[in-house]
Amino acid sequence: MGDTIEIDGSVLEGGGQILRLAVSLSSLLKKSIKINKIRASRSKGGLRPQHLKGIQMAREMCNGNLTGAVIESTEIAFRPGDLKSGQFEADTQTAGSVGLIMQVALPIALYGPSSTTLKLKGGTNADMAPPIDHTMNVFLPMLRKFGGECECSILKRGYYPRGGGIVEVRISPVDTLKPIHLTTFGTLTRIWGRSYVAGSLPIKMAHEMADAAQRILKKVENDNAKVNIERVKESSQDAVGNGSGITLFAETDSGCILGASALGSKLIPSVEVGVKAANELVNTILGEYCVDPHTQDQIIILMALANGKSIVKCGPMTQHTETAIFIAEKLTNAKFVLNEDQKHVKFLECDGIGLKNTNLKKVS
Ligand SMILES: Nc1ncnc2c1ncn2[C@@H]1O[C@H](COP(=O)(O)OP(=O)(O)OP(=O)(O)O)[C@@H](O)[C@H]1O
Repeated sequence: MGDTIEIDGSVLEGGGQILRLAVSLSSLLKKSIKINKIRASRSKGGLRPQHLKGIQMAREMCNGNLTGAVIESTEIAFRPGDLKSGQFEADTQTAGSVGLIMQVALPIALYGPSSTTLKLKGGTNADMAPPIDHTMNVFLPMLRKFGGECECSILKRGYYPRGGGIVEVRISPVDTLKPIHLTTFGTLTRIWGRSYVAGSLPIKMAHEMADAAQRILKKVENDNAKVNIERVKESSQDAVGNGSGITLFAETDSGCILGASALGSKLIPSVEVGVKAANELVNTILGEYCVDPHTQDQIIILMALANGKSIVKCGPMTQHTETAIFIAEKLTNAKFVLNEDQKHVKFLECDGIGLKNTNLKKVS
């Protein structure tokens, strides 16, 4: 299995993403790792429930050995074994994001011997994490472009501070991932979204967020892509606790899928929540970027593993993306290059390692 690779959890973004990426890649490449200074750049450093549950799930999925995994721990060692498929469950027992648990577990499931089901409990729409809607409407369609198949259902939504959301994720194994070429923005074919309130919050807030977003998105709509934002008051069967927010999406005829979102809070007027999300989406659209700033870092692992050269037209690199590239290059032989043409348009390129799923069960 070779020597243990030491990873400094405080580099660049210095957050939970380093841990998730390193543990996924360690499981897939069968390389033992040690991570120290975990989440050193965060005010409450060390492992939080969502990080802990994520790496524990990864350990189970690869019959691995994990030491140092307790809440607030700043150092763990992870020794992977053989990947297995099946059913796995994780419950953060907080509003810790289910989307972030998916970030660590999903790549591992792609390289299992057969299909895997994950049952994840926690926050479905949490701060500083992918809302489940973004994962389903943007990340999973992107994964499909790489040849990965994954279905996700929301059984219940859960918000800060209670959590209690439940999602079920079914992942099919791949043989290898394909590289992607997403270099042309094209023309918008659809702009849609969901503005929601849950618990005791009034539907009026959903209308305020949606109306504010709609006014801004008018700038970019066309005859084929009119803004269509659903306004929802979630019932107590559908959601645990109070929550509000808006998720927005856009699609183009060249296959770009973009998202943006904002969460409501007592401190922010609903109109501002709608404006924030809409401005974020408009920035990506006017920049004609083929991925939004959050998807940018989330596809790095897929580009690194894919079989060949991926090219993606991007906006400014986020620090999360730089961090993801740093970890991917440290643990794999993939090489990332950011090229700029004469008009300063950026293209992120990666020669992926073409990881083959040697565990795949032949279906006769
Ligand atoms: N609004 C959003 N939409 C989609 N993805 C998001 C959104 N906000 C954050 N993300 C994604 O969530 C991940 C957050 O990574 P980060 O390292 O900040 O994680 P974390 O585990 O929450 O750790 P920490 O608490 O240490 O910040 C990144 O992949 C980022 O792109």
